[in-house]
Amino acid sequence: MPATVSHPRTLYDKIWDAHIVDEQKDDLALLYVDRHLVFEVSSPQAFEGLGNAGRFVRRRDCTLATVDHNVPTASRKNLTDLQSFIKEPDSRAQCQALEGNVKEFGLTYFGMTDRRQGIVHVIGPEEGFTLPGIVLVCGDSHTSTHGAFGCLAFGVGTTEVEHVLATQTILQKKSKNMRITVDGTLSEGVTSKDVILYIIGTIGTAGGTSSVIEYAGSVIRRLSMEARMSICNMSIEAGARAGMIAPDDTTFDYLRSRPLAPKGAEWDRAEAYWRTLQTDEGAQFDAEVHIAAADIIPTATWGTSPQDVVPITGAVPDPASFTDPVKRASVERALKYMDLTPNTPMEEIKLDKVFIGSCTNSRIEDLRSAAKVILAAGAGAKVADGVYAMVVPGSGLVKQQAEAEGLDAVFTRAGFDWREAGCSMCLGMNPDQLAPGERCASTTNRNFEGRQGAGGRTHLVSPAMAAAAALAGRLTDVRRLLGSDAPTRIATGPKLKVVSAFEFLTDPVLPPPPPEKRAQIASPSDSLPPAVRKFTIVKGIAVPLHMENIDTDMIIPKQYLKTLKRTGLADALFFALRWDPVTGEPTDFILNREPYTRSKILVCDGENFGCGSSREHAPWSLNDFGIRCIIAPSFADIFRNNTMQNGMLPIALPKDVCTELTRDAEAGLELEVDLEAREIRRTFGKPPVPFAVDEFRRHCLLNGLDDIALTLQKSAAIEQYEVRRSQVWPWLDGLGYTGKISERLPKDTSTLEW
Ligand SMILES: CC(C)[C@H](C(=O)O)[C@@H](O)C(=O)O
Ligand code: SF4
Repeated sequence: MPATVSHPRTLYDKIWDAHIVDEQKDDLALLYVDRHLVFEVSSPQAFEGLGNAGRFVRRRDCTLATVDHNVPTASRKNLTDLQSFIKEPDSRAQCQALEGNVKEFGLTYFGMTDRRQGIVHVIGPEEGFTLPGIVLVCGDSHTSTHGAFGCLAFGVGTTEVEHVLATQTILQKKSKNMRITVDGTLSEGVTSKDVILYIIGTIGTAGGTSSVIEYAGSVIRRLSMEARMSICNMSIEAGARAGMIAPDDTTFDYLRSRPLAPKGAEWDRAEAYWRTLQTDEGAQFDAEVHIAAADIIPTATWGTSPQDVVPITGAVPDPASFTDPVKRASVERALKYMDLTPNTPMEEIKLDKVFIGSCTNSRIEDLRSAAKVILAAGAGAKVADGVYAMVVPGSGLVKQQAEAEGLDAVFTRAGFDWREAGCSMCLGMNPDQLAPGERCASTTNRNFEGRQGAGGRTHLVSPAMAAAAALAGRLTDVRRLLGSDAPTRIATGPKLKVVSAFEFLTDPVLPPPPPEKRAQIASPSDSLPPAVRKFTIVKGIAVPLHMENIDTDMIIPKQYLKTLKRTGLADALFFALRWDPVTGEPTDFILNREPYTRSKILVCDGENFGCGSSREHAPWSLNDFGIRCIIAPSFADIFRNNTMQNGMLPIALPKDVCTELTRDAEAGLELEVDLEAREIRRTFGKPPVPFAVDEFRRHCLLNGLDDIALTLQKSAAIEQYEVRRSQVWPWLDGLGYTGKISERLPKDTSTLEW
C-alpha cells in the first residue's frame, strides 16, 4: 500500500499498488493474494509440497476448491461417491486427491455432490468470491475471466499454487498497460464472443504478451457481467497476463447479495471503494487499440490457433497469400490438420459435433442465447442428422436456473444432449472427447491440435453460432435465423420464464472446516536449503524447432495432466508429434533423432513459445527429457514463470538471432549457455550472443533458490500487510463465510430480451 499517489493511474496500476507487500528490483513485487481458487488438476503436487515441508494453508478463509476438469458430465442421479462414479482411474485419483487435501488442510470445497460444483471460473463469480479490486489467482490460465469484475486475476503454475497456499502472496513482475476500446453498437447476432475473437484476430495471440489489457468503450459498458467474463476469459488467448473491466453498476447489481459478497454496512463501504477503481483521466497506456463495433460480424476460426479467425461470410485462407515463410508454413500445417482446402467458404464446412459449454460460454446468458436461436429456427427445429450436439452448463446452479427457465426442454426437444456441469469437451480430460478426424463447432477458447481429442478439429464460435451450426449440420451465419420475423417464430414456441439466479443461491457457505491434520507452523527460516536445481552453464547441441505459437497442449497433451507427480513425463513431451497414433512407434520428429535425443537446449524461431494453458506439466516434461534452456523470440508469460520455478532458463532473443541459432543446431554445432556471464557462446568461432535476464531470477537460478523459502523470510511484512488489509478492506477477510444465507433476494433484472 503506497503513500498517496498523485499521478494519474490505470485501473491495473491502482490494484497493483494496493497489493504490494514488498518491492524488489527489476519491477518485481510480492503481491498479496485476496482470493485463491483451487481445483484437482494443478493442485496435487502443490499440496504434497506443502505437506512435505510441514506448511499449512495461510488463509483458509480466502481459498475455495472444486472439481471440474475430470468430472463426468453424465447424469448424477446415481452418484453416491467418486469411487463408483468416476470410472477412469487417473481422473478418479485426481479428484480423490483433492478431496483428501481439502480435508487435511481444512478448505471450503464444492464437491460433486454439492449443487454449487462447477467450472472454477463460473463458481467464483457466482458465489461472490470474486470481487472488484482484489488480486485473485488460480492454477489455471483462464483465471483472467474474473478480471471482468475490475480485479487483477491471473493464472499461475502448480509451484506458484503452493507458494500462494503457503504465503498468500505471489511474486510478480509488473506488466505493461494496454487498453482495447470497443465503441459503437453491435449488430444483431454479434455477441461478446465474436468481439473477443475479432480482437484476437486483430492483435494476434502474442498481441497482449507481457501486458494487462483493460477493455473499455461504449460496447463494453453495455455488456452484461456474463458477456464481460467471456471477453476477459479469452485475454489469455490474446497473450495477455490478465484482462480487466472497470467495475460499475452492472458489476454491483450482479454481486449484491451473492453469498460471499459483503453485506449491509460493509457492502456500502466496499461499494464506495470499488467506485474509485477507474482509470484516471490522463493515465498512460503502453499500447492502445481501437475497435469499431460495426466491423464485427459473427466469427469462426478456421485453423489451430485462436487468431485464425474469419467472418462467417468469408472463406478458408490460401497459404499462397502469406509472404512470411514461417507464417505460410504454419497456415499449411493448420489446413492439413484441419483437413480444409484453401478458399472453401466457411459456411460449407460440415460438422460432426457441437459443444456448448466451457468457462468462456456456459453461463445462463450463453444458454439463453443458444436456446433463442433454436426457437427462432421455428417449431420442429432439430439437430441435423449425423451431428451430436451437447450442452454443458458451467455449474450446478446454472443448470438448475436453466431448467427452471425451461431452457433444457428447448435443447432436448431439438435433440441436444443436456449434461451435468464441468469442463467437459473443452479439453476432454473426462470422457467427453472428439474422435480422431471429427469436426466440432465449439463455444470454447482453444482450437489447438488435439485439444478436444486426439486428431479432433475445432472451430471456435459463439453459443448462438454453435446452436445454428448444430441445426444446419455445418458452420452457418446465425443471422440467417434471426431478423425481423424471428420474434414471431420465437413467440409461437414454448413460453420461457426468466428466473433469478438468486433463487438458487440459497446454500450458506460455511466457514472452512478445521484441518484434519494440523501441519506444523513452519518457521521463516526452516527450509532455506536450495530446493531447485541450480543453473550455471549448460552446453550441447540444441534441438531446433521452426514453429510459431507452440502451445502447452502441444508440449504435453491433456491425458498426462492426470498425474499426481511432477516426474515421469519425458515420453509425454510433444507426444502427438513424437509417436505414431496407430503403431505407437517413434516418428521422425526432431526430438526422436540423434543427436537431439540428448539435447539440453531447445531453440525455436517462432514467436509465443508456451502459449495457452498454465499446465506446469509442460516444463516438467521438458525437464524430464533433459531440456534446461529454451531460446525463442518470445514466451507466454505463465510458461516463462513456470520454467524458472523448475530451475530452467528461458531466453528471449530477436527472431533473426533465433533463426541463426537454429541453423547452428541443424549443422550439429554446440552452444554453451552461461547464465553468470549472460551469454551464449558458440564453440565454433562465432561471436557470443548476449542475453538479458531479470537480476532476481538470475540470482535464484544460479543459487537454486526456492521462492517459497525466500518469501517465508518476509513473514513480518505479510503480517503487517494483513493487519492493514483488515482495517482498510475488512470485507476481504473471508467474512462472507458466515453460514448465513443472503438476507434479501433481489430480482434478476435481466430479461429474455433477445
Ligand atoms: C488444466 C489447466 C492447467 C489448463 C489451463 O491452465 O488452462 C486447462 O484448464 C486448459 O484449459 O487447458
Ligand atoms: S478452458 Fe476449458 S478446461 Fe480450461 S478451465 Fe476453462 S472450461 Fe476448463
